[in-house]
Amino acid sequence: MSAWATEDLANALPAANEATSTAPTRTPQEHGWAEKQNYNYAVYNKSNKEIADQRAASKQTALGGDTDHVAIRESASELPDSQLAGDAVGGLQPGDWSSNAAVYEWQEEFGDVGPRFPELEQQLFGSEFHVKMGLDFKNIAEISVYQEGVVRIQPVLSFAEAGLHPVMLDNIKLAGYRVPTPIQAYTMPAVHQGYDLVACAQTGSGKTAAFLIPILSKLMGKAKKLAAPRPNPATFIPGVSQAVRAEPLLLIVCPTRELATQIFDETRRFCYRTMLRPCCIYGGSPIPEQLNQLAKGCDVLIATPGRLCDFIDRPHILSLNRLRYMVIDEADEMVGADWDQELKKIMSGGDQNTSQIKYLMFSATFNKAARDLANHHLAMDHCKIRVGRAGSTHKNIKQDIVWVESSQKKKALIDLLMSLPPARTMIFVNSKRGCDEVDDYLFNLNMPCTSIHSDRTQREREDSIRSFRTARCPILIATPVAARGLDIANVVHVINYDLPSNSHGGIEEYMHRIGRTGRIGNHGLATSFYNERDSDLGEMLVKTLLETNQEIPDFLTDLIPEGFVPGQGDVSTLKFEMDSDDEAEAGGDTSADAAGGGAWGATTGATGGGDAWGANTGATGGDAWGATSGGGWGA
Ligand SMILES: Nc1ncnc2c1ncn2[C@@H]1O[C@H](COP(=O)(O)OP(=O)(O)OP(=O)(O)O)[C@@H](O)[C@H]1O
Repeated sequence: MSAWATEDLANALPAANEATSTAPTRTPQEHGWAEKQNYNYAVYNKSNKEIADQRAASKQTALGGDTDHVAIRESASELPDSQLAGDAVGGLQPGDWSSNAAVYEWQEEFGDVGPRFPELEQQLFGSEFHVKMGLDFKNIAEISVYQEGVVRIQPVLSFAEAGLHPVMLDNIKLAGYRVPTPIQAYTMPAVHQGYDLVACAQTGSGKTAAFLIPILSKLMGKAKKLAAPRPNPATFIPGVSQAVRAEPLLLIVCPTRELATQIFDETRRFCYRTMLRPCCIYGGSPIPEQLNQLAKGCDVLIATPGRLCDFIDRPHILSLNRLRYMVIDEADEMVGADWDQELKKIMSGGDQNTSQIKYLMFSATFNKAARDLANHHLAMDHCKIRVGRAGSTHKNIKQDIVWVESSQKKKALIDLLMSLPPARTMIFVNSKRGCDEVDDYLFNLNMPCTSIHSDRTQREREDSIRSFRTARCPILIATPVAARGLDIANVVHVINYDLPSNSHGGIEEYMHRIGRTGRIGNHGLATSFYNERDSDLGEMLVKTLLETNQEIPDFLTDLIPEGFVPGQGDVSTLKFEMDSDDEAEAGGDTSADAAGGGAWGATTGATGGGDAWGANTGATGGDAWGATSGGGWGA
């Protein structure tokens, strides 16, 4: 695929309606799109048992090699009928379960810090598929940070001054992070000082590392004392060796399987060269595979709620009695998706005493239910940190709204894809049927597409994400199952083939979807097909566009708030309604809402506490590395 800039893409965008009128005259491959990939029956039509048997056989072969320190991976590429070279990500091949990805396996004799293993290091950090910081990191770093509640945190300006464990500093360097993002600048000291935390920041602004870095760093200094005993990974044979009960120190709960495996990947990186052993459990993949991983010991557990509760009910397999930290990621989705009972059970630590647990909640949007959950479960003095308005987006995503009648959507889609330079593109639809239909349509036109929705088998789900990540299939059609959290390099175009209606996520869902592009300082384009069926979203959509000075198409100008002049109006006067209930409840200064544009619980420093963090730091890409770590780790 050709290299191109987002500006090229934006300039190439057809004007409204024009997209429906041009028929493709060339094949996708003549236009520069990759060849389409056929469904892989060799992998998907096998039962789990068949694959497990073949893996057992291939493992016998693998055991002959040097597998001392790195977990033995069970790769479909070793299966005799697999012809799938070239689609590996982080050592995993199509057909592999993400929960079996290699982790650093600690040996007692390592002392305090484990040695480096170049092959594993390459898998964890060297992948070309990781998102790299883009040139316009400044647009993220300059967003004002607000603190609410009784505690005020002094942000750090660099990783070096955050009091991190030296191994964590090394791992941050290996990951290529030079300066903390605003949310990280606040969460690092907050965790270091032992506070519970609610954090809200834009999509793609590094929230995962904002909890992983400080928590894992703290645990690194204490792991020997706190962690449960575990077997020697080099000699462990599942089903034969003595299994241990998993007793994690950190539990991370998130709403989707894809997000869980992605957080697992990030955790594997930051646990490198330490005794902290991460594991990942999620629905849809075979329980025995995950049990085998837990049986080797688990200090950091990443989980989706259903599978987690299933395991909590088996206390000989999993116990939360050692738990020190619990993170609820995508907190507002967790409270909104019928997981009330599960969340209650999880947040109360199974049957354990929760007094030793620090709770952290993260999301890019925070609804009232999530805030209520925080107020109920978190310590009274928990920190509330918010980067910009809760639910806002940033300038690095160019948002285009195009009028397309429902009957013309398919044609508009192919015209759009054929009118722009080929680029990794996510297409969101609202239903599973719609997802299959659009996938079939594009596939039959020889587009290199894949798709994901909740009725697909877990193996299909993992492989479609993997082939999108590697750009074997640079077009991914998805239902909202993939709207949140997915962090895939070079996704430069998000298309809302259907817009989310207000009764199905509304503007918050829109914001999460478009946030799959324009991550961590990179630019991206979000094109949305709009017609009269989407009018319930129109008003909020227009305010969202105005907030980052996007162009308002003619058919939406009526919805511009009275008196507001696009490009000139004060965006802080735009009234976003979604959080207003909290202001009334807090009994506070609702003028803060006007100033903060729908801030959550707007009583405190929402105006006065605003802190333009990025303005005075190395946020513009300056190298903020320092020589010392500040020495506060492991205390
Ligand atoms: N300080 C940093 N410097 C460079 N890259 C970073 C930094 N922090 C995080 N990243 C990278 O930025 C990308 C986006 O981070 P992450 O997925 O945590 O975003 P997020 O805020 O959780 O987004 P979302 O709300 O969509 O889930 C990741 O690839 C991550 O590795």
